[in-house]
Amino acid sequence: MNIIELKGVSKRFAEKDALVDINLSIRPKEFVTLLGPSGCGKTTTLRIIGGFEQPTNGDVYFEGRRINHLPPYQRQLNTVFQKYALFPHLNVYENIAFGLNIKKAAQKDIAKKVAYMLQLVNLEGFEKRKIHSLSGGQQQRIAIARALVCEPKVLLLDEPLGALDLKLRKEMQLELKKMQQQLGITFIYVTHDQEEALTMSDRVVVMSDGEIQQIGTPEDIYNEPVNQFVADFIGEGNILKGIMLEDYRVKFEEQIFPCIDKGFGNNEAVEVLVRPEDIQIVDPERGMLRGIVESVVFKGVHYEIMVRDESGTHWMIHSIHMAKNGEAVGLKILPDAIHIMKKAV
Ligand SMILES: Nc1ncnc2c1ncn2[C@@H]1O[C@H](COP(=O)(O)OP(=O)(O)OP(=O)(O)O)[C@@H](O)[C@H]1O
Repeated sequence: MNIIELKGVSKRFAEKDALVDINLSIRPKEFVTLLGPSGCGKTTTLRIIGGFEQPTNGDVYFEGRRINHLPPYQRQLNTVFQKYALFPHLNVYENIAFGLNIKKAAQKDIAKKVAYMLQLVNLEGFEKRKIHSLSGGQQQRIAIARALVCEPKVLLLDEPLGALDLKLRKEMQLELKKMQQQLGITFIYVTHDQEEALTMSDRVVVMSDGEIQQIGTPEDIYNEPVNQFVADFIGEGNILKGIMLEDYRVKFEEQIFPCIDKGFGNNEAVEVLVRPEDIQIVDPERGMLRGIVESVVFKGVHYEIMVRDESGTHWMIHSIHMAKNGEAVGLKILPDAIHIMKKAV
């Protein structure tokens, strides 16, 4: 059974449709990320699941039971926000123990659970520390411990690493993922950072303008984006106009390419995505396309090479081999490097 389900959820704020017909099913123990640009409706979706906001239309289900009317504290979930929202006048122990004290748990059990949580977030021995004496990363760990100590079935996380620097963010991404697997809790995570979404999630929900564009595994949305928005948002890509001649054959740049896609209409106008790392630079006579190298930039793990082909199209290529400015080259694009997408209407 799904742990959370949204059915036909929409949300209107005054004149603005923040969400339009959102349908989403989340399975127990899944790590699901809502991903999209600022203002696309991620936080509103999370707040509706949390019970902080009511949908204008549609229903929210928790383990098959409709919970639209339940206030946040009666839902078996908890939330971690970007701003840690810890109590500054309480120490670390008291902050984590807060929810258990409200539930009037026995002090002995509380001590045991707080110790376990501190171990989980790698802050053993921090019990007596004052909140203001902690770094941003440490404060966020405490906020996570505090949200988890009451053992919610679902944890909602709204850009929880947004305030941290890049290195700490990367570390915390891995830690959060490990914690989620260890505890077996469903995580619903909001971010606008595509790399973060791809790294952590079992499934990613790509949103734009209040609508879901695609739901899939990180591999699905990277390799098989359903439209240009998803392709553009997830990683870099060369996107071209093409004609799907028939199953497994597509024409672009005045050439016919074998591909692995099917199910489009014969001669249907489509968009073609080729990721920069999937193009090989070869000798001009061995290439399916020919062009001239216009720029080469070293990016650390690869070179980013721009090539202008014979019809004037610019291609971005990531290669571990260097090329020279002005050099004539061929571009080799194999069938599984070509991803066909429906044309936006
Ligand atoms: N309380 C509100 N009143 C009016 N409009 C709102 C309210 N909350 C959100 N909105 C609008 O709804 C839309 C979706 O907002 P939401 O915060 O869900 O987006 P988001 O994807 O989480 O963006 P961000 O990454 O910037 O937080 C935005 O246009 C926002 O301005």
